[in-house]
Amino acid sequence: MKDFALDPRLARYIADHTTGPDPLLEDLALETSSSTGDSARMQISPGQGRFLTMLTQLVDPQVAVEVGTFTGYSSLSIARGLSGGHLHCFDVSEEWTSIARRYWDKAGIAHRITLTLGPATETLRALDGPVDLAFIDADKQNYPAYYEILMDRLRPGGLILVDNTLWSGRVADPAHDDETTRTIREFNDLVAEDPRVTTTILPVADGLTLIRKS
Ligand SMILES: C[S@@+](CC[C@H](N)C(=O)[O-])C[C@H]1O[C@@H](n2cnc3c(N)ncnc32)[C@H](O)[C@@H]1O
Repeated sequence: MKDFALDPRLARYIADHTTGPDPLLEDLALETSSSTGDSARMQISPGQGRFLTMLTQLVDPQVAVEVGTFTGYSSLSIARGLSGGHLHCFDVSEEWTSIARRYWDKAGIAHRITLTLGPATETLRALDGPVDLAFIDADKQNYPAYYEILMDRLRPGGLILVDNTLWSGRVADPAHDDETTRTIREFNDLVAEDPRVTTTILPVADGLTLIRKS
């Protein structure tokens, strides 16, 4: 997903001054593009990957969670920032996550990751807390459910990150009133009004919300 909020020249400049992806992540992006077609657009950007790795290093989680693994770019980025913790990944697709599993093996970090397949509104409930860091990047209509399940398990001071919360800018454009845009607006309102958290939306890629539980 490209940075919709930036003019292309500035986006290029930022990319040129951001530590780039390593060869394994580059290979994963290429394989995702060749084997998943249009769905490859769902993959996070290299800049977001770098951000996730650095943030994971800063938080130093014992328990990290990802909802929406696809072919593994974000999980690899998070897992690479772990010093000793574990990443629990949730997705519905055996086919797409089989690619992720191969790359976790190649990176030598498969032992740090547990993947659970099935609708995450059900599978997430079996997760034990406390969770230190979570990344939500799956079906938008279930964002509120994922948020509430994770909030119940998040430790005070823990972080939830949520992708695609600006929806290419449509959330702030009254000309758009489709179901997904409304769902994301409602989710953004829910978080902004939640007294349990402090939050900010970064205009990175398609919008990345950072939520800290007080
Ligand atoms: C936007 S992609 C995730 C991209 C990924 N974070 C990356 O960086 O490559 C969304 C993923 O959510 C998964 N998904 C969709 N509905 C789901 C559900 N109900 N429960 C769990 N995962 C779901 C899809 O299979 C897909 O892999």
